[in-house]
Amino acid sequence: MAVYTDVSDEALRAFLSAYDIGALTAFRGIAEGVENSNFVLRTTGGTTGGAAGNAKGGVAGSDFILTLYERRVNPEDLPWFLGLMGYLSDHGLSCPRPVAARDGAALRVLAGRPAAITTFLPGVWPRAVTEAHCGPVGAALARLHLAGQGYDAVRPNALGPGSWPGLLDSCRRDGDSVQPGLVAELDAALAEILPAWPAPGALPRGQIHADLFPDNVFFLDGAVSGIIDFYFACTDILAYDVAICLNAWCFDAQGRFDAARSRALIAGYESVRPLGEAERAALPVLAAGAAMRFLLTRLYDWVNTPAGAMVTRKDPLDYLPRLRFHRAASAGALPGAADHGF
Ligand SMILES: Nc1ncnc2c1ncn2[C@@H]1O[C@H](COP(=O)(O)OP(=O)(O)O)[C@@H](O)[C@H]1O
Ligand SMILES: N[C@@H](CCOP(=O)(O)O)C(=O)O
Repeated sequence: MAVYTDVSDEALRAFLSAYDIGALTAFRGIAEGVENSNFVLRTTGGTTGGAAGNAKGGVAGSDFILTLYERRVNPEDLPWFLGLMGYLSDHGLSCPRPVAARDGAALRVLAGRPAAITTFLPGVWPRAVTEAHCGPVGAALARLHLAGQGYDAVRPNALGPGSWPGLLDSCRRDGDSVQPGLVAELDAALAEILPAWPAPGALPRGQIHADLFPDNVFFLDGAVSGIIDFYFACTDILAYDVAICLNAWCFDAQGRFDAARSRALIAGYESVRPLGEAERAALPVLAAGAAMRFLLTRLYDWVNTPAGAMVTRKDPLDYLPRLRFHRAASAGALPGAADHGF
């Protein structure tokens, strides 16, 4: 469920009158997604200052995405996110491009929420990940990292290691209701991960996506056709983004690590941006931290979301086998680790 805010016909008409994207011919809510309310708009097309891609040149029939920003997105961060998407799109990455209205502003207000229109990307996200997806996704991530190099504005990672103890504290009372002993296990894992975290400046940094899960990557004919959902993007360690991807793409539904997928993902990444020795050496701890980050935000939502709230909760325990795997790898306790690709 990801239409949290209803948009009346009247409010939509008034909102769209600020744009030059043609007349509305279709409008529907999108059920997928977790954070924001998303709608597909189809218009007769048109020209608009600052718009790009399919909005240019009066093309008949253009699709757009209308997003109303909800819950975890801080409105103050929106200019940074939209700026990054515009920059990456200008630098060759297939990602949603913010569409400016006639007055030049892409970030507006609709139904009492911050709102923006972006270009629609073709393709479908993979429901069943295979090894064949992992090379292209690794290469796309590396292209994102390179394309982001000239975007100078810094956005610290609000969900980085500094936030994890506080997140765990806010789950301390109810965390064990999800699984007995979970809080103690996370305490022990944090006590290992935090002191081993790479020191500031030790590894290359830049703009990272920070949520490149399969539902945020579209494929068409076996190739990546687009990357969406930049609302966790931030300035952080590039190899940490690789670690997030390893967790999201290279474990099966039972939480078992798939070494072939991992090798393909790393090889795809390195076909565009080779990892340095220090980055490669840090991957096990970065991946343990990445598992901790998603386990904690999911656990937080699980124990702090009132029953009946319009929020899609994801299972925190999906991330426990990943965390255990990487802790064992960091401790050098995994046979065949050299075969994993990192
Ligand atoms: N630019 C886009 N082009 C095509 N579809 C999109 C685009 N942006 C979002 N979508 C659709 O909306 C869904 C939810 O988007 P997402 O950004 O993941 O939402 P949320 O931020 O709420 O998690 C996607 O799975 C996709 O179907
Ligand atoms: N990818 C996160 C949840 C964020 O959801 P998204 O729909 O914005 O990608 C998780 O799996 O915990």
